[in-house]
Amino acid sequence: MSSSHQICVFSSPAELALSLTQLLVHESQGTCSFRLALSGGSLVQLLSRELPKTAGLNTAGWKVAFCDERLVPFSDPESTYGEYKRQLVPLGLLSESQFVTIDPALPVEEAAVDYTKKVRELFPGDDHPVFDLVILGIGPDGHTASLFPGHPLLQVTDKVVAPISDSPKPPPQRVTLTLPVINAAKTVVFVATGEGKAAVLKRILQEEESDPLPAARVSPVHGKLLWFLDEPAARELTCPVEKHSVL
Ligand SMILES: O=C1O[C@H](COP(=O)(O)O)[C@@H](O)[C@H](O)[C@H]1O
Repeated sequence: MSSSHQICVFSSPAELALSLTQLLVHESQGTCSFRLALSGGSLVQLLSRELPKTAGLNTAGWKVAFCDERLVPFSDPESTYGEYKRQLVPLGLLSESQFVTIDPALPVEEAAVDYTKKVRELFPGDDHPVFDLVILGIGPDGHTASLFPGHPLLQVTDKVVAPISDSPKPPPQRVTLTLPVINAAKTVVFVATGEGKAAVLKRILQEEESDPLPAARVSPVHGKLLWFLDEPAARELTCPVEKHSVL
C-alpha cells in the first residue's frame, strides 16, 4: 500500500458523496478536457444523487469512461453505462456522446479490443492513457474494477483493457482497465461505504500481505491516492485517518 495515500472518513454516505463531487469540481476546473473513469456498483447511486446538486460543476469538457463494464445490453440493470445514462442524461448533466461505451454485442475478447481503441482515442498522441481521475469501488472480497483476487488479470501489464469471462461476481463477462492504467492516473480515489467493507479495508490498509488483494495493488506511480470511507466502512481501522464533516 502506498505510503502517500490519504484516508478520509465521513460521518455519512451523503457527506462522502458531497466531498466526492467537490473533488470532481476541483479536479476538473480550468481544464477543457477532463478524462474521468467511473466504477459501477454502489458508486452509481452515490454519485447520481449528489452530482445534480453540485454547485460550480461544469461538465462540458468531460469524457467519461468506465473502470470496468459488464458485457450486457445497456437496457440491463447490470450495465454500468446504462445506469449512469438513466440517472444523469435526462437531467442534462452529461450527454450520451460524453460517455465512452463498450459494444455489448461483441464477444468479450473483441469488446476489450474495441474498448481499448475507444479509450486510447481519449488520449491522442499519448503512448499510454493517463486519466485525470479514476474513481474505484471495492468489493468485500477486495476486488476493484473487475480485477478479482487470485485472478491472472492481476498480472496483465501489456493491455489497456482486458476481458474477463469468469468473473466470480455476476455477470461473468466483463471488460476492465488493467492495473498499469489505473496506476498511471493523476488521481485515484476509492469509495467504500457500509460495514460490509470494514474487514477488507483493514486487510488492505493495515496488513502487508504477501499476495496483496487487487485493491491493495492500486498505487499510482505519479498520482495521488485517496480513500473516501464512511464511518461503518472505517470501523476496524486503527491507522491514522482524517475525519471530515462537510454538511
Ligand atoms: O462488480 C463491481 O463491483 C465493484 C464494487 O461494487 P460495490 O457495489 O460493492 O460498490 C465496482 O466498483 C465495480 O465497478 C463493479 O463492476
